[in-house]
Amino acid sequence: MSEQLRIALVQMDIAIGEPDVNADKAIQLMEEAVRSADKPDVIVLPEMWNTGYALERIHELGDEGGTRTRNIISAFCRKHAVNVVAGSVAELKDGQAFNTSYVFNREGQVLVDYSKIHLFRLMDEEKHLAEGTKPGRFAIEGQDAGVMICYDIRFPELARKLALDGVKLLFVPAEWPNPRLHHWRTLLQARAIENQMYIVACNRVGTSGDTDFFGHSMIVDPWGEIVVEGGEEEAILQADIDLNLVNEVRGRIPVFEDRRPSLYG
Ligand SMILES: NC(=O)CCC(=O)C(=O)O
Repeated sequence: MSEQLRIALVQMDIAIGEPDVNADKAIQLMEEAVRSADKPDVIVLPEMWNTGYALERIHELGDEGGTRTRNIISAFCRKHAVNVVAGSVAELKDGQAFNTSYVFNREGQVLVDYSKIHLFRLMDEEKHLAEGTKPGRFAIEGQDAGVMICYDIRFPELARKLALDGVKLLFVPAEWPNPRLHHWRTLLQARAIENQMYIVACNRVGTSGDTDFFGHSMIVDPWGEIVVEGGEEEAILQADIDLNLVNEVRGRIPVFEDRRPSLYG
């Protein structure tokens, strides 16, 4: 188990409705990340990186059973001995479409699959996608981790549940557009501060129709400080995190010991 992890965020543009183009690009950017002198332990991709929000055609374009994603990413992880939080993809299962995140370890095994629980009506998700039914919790390099997808971060109850279940490191793949940059930054910092855990959030960049995605992928530490933050261009962002800080912050302000759940559920 390692307390120190080097994380790379692949803040990429996504071609709407072009899974082949997007897969090639994701692999190319991940290859770039592992070639760097400071090879990361974990690589993170954004939300719906296979299709973008091509929701009208999602049943035609989605990944049946997640097979393609599993094959491509698993092979990459084995080749480079790296963990990948594979953002999320449009996944088809039992005739329904889901917004699903897969996490892979260095051996290419799937550690968790998590389908987005809260569907975002402003982008018509509820018209085309089915809701996930369970939180996403797993262990990566021996560390308790969780995954929530984009709009999920507006639900502090979900992050709190994961924290109460032991999570110290929360991954957030996203396609979060303008004009809500201040919501994005504030909510990510709030989830980190209130749960005293690391938040690792990867947002896409680029334009899709009349929607602009602003990037600003970031890692926030358990004290609420931003460790790294992207701009609005395609980029690979990298930073080291130290999980010891979670226990240190939880020791300094013992929020979890001071909770009074009998008064508020
Ligand atoms: N893809 C999403 O879930 C977008 C969420 C979002 O933009 C928000 O404001 O919430």
